[in-house]
Amino acid sequence: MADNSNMKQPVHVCAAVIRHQQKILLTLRPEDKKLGGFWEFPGGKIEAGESPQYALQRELREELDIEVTVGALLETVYHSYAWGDVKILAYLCSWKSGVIKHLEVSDHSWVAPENLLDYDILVADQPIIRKLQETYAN
Ligand SMILES: Nc1nc2c([nH]c(=O)n2[C@@H]2O[C@H](COP(=O)(O)OP(=O)(O)OP(=O)(O)O)[C@@H](O)[C@H]2O)c(=O)[nH]1
Repeated sequence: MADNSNMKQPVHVCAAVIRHQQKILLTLRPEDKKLGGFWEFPGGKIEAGESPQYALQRELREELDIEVTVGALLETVYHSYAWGDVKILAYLCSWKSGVIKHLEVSDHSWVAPENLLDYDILVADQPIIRKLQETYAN
């Protein structure tokens, strides 16, 4: 039998692409977190037994105190960081209710698709940004 003992599952991550008035929400990772100081799409690790949609709604409540409706899957990204692999599921979401609070983020910004590359966004998110620019840029 093949020895798969050195093959580790990627960390499963959900990310929300929230569009509001033609802009997309980015959040800033706190300095004390892994890859702190980079911008990202809000979200986080999917916990055992959670659907990606449920995990996204939980993460957005925990990080920003907002409620979202989770729509279609926009992009799936596999990326290897020095510390391990991630599989990111990025969903289109709409903002349902709540006012953004910085509960677990350092900052947030609403960004037009054509300006996304002005931000230091986590490298794994490049395919998501390309997809957004193809789909929505003027
Ligand atoms: N939320 C989010 N995570 C991303 C994105 N791109 C990306 O590479 N990641 C990576 O996916 C992982 C998500 O973990 P996280 O640290 O945000 O999740 P979490 O809030 O559940 O973490 P914790 O509770 O363990 O601190 C991080 O390693 C992060 O670097 C993105 O756009 N959004």
